[in-house]
Amino acid sequence: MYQVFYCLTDQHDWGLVALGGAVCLLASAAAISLFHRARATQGSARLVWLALDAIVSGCGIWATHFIAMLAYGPGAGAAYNIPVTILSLIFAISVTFVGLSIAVSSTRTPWILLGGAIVGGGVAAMHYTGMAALEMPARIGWVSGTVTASILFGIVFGAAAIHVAALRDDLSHALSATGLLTLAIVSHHFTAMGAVELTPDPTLAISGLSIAPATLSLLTASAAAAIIAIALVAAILDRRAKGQLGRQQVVLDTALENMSQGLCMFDRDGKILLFNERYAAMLRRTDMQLSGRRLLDVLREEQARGHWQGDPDQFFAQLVADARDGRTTTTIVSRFGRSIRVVNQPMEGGGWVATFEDITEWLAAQEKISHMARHDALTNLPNRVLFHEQLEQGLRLARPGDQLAVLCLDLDHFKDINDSLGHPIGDALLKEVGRRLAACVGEKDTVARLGGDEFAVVQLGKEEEAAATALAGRLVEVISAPYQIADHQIIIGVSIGISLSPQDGSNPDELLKNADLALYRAKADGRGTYRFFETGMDARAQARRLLEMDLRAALGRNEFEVHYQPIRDVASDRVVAFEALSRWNHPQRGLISPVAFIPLAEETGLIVQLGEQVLRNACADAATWPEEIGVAVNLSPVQFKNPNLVASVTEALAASGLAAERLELEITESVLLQNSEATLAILHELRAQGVRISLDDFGTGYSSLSYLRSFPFDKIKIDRSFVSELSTREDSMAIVRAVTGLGRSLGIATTAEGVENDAQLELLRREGCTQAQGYLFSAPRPASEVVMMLAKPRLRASA
Ligand SMILES: Nc1nc2c(ncn2[C@@H]2O[C@H](COP(=O)(O)O[C@H]3[C@@H](O)[C@H](n4cnc5c(=O)[nH]c(N)nc54)O[C@@H]3COP(=O)(O)O)[C@@H](O)[C@H]2O)c(=O)[nH]1
Repeated sequence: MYQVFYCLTDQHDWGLVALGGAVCLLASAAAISLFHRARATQGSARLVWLALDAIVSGCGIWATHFIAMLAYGPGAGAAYNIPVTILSLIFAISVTFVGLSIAVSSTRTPWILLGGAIVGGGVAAMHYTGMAALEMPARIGWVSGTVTASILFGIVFGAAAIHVAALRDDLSHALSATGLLTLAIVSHHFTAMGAVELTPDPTLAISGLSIAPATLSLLTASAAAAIIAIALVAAILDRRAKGQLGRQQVVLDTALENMSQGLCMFDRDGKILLFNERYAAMLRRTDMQLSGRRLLDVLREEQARGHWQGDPDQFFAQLVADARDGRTTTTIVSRFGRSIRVVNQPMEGGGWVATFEDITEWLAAQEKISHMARHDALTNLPNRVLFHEQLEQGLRLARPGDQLAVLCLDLDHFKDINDSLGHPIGDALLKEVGRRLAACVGEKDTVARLGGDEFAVVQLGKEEEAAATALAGRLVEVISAPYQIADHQIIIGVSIGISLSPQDGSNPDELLKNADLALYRAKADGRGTYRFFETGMDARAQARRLLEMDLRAALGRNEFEVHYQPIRDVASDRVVAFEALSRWNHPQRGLISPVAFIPLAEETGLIVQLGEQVLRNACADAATWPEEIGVAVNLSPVQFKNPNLVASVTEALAASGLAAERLELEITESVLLQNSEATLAILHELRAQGVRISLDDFGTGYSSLSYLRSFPFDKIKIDRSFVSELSTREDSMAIVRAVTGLGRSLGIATTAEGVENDAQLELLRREGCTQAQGYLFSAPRPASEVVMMLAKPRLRASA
């Protein structure tokens, strides 16, 4: 150690030592920076950086050595043998190249240390070759222990320098590695110089191929400094560029890893260039080597694991061919229970980018939306849109000889259920109806809810008329069976209209329209039944539509007038009341019977307005009659659904000044059939005002005696169908006798309608009927003739 210290302090020029140290430090910094560049690159770029690094390191070591030798000052007459000097440079560069190559190529510490040690060995190789180039009149001897120490210093610090550099590419590691490499070179050089023992020998001559130390040192120092500076600038510029690239890479990586889609990039041979984690996770390839691997090999491995079905070679060949031909493909594949949309987009210059999107939830949502657009939310049956489509499809696929039936169904008086029991019960009923319908039809048939209480069925077959008849009969029966919903037992009927293809139409609209016309007929024929479409229904429907328009207009134009028919007391043979019967005084068609417009007015709800008009006029007219004469006004069941009924009666009485006791309201049994509790409440309210209530058309409907118990009617009116057959049918006579007997025992008046002759009147008198009404006395006449009807007992002679 003393030897080395003595050598350094006493045998060296400190200025030149500092210059050598500076060159050494610069060279080391450049070497470490280039080492990092080499590690950051691959292939030929790495080789270029390695070569540059070896040149810079070798030149640095070489220049340091010769500058330090100038500082050592071997004395006058000394020179360097040029070939050996060049050889020392070659050694420095080549050995360093070997060491750096080993250290750059591996990530394992032992290899990196070995590489660094070789670099340190390169320092020693250069030094001792350089010393061998020294020619002077003295013999050089070596202290072997110090020589060994010098070599060890070079190796150990060299290994440490490269190890630290390999740990991380940042400033602190670069500075530490630079310091260690400088230490490796400097410590080796000065230790080795401490091992030198010079013995003067004037016989030793300088060869011709030599160069003076000062010249060599200056030359090497300036050449080395230039090379090192250029390399350092190159390394810094490259680092900067790489840094920018690195930052871009970070941005790209962040974007890739935060994509909701999986992404994988392939080269023209189908080798994976890049992929994100979402890709690996989506295809469950996280535990596989993917980078740089051919997709074909990945698929084969997956197939071997049982994760992939199909022919990998064929699949892969198709992908490569699509990319080569510039075809973008989009497919939806099913992987591990998920639906994945794969888009393969060819890249310029070959290869392709594949994106993978998990669309399982999206598909489910789409399916739900499309289901909702084509199905009824309440019953989950196809809606009008889907029904139309299926009908269209059925017609398209029908073969010669096939028939198709369209059944349009409408629940009878469903609105009453909704109004009286509330919408939740109505909804539950519709659901149950839908369920019963679906259970009735065949597999190929379609049941749909078209809206509200309208349903429809498409039936396919050969003998459709017979099959549709059977199905319609079954549906009427099944739908009419009682329903138990919440605490309510509900009975509801259904009307059905049927059209057949091809005879009733060849397209969905025509068939639906004709089935609808047939449905209208089924309703007009009393509901709870089915009807097939017949030619002419259309014309009737058209006529009905015109009548409806006319009816509305007539109400506005006050075209309705009231006629009165006398009701006579049988015992006294005196008129006791008049029944108010409306007539439509049509400007073109003349007087129209109520039979022609009352049912339509009821269906359209116009009866409410019409009934109020009749009531007002009847009360006003009756108020002008003698006080003992009453007036009877018919009330339709529809009017009982109007919450203003009681108020309109009160108003009519108040406006006319007619005593309530003179007003008689005639209702039929059908009024009591609908929501009887509410109806009874209205009747009681009216009764409380003093108005009398009579039960009209008794015997024609359900004729349940319980109706007579449910409300204390003032009068029972025997329907004219019994009166007209009194003399010809025993049973009619029996019914009249029963009703009059019933009235007597209940203390209620009985009025026989439609009395047309004296024989009928005589029989009724004998049976104890209290009142009679009919053409025998007078047909209904305008109000202006009431006075005349009161004066004359009969307007017509008995037949
Ligand atoms: N809700 C309302 N209904 C009304 C109103 N005006 C009439 N009507 C109902 O229309 C039906 C037909 O009435 P109309 O054509 O007036 O027939 C009545 C009489 O003309 C007829 N009648 C009377 N006597 C005889 C007879 O001897 N022979 C015979 N063939 N027909 C006769 O009977 C009808 C009266 O019936 P009713 O009401 O049952 O007492 C009819 O149902 C009317 O109720 C109205 O304003 N509102």
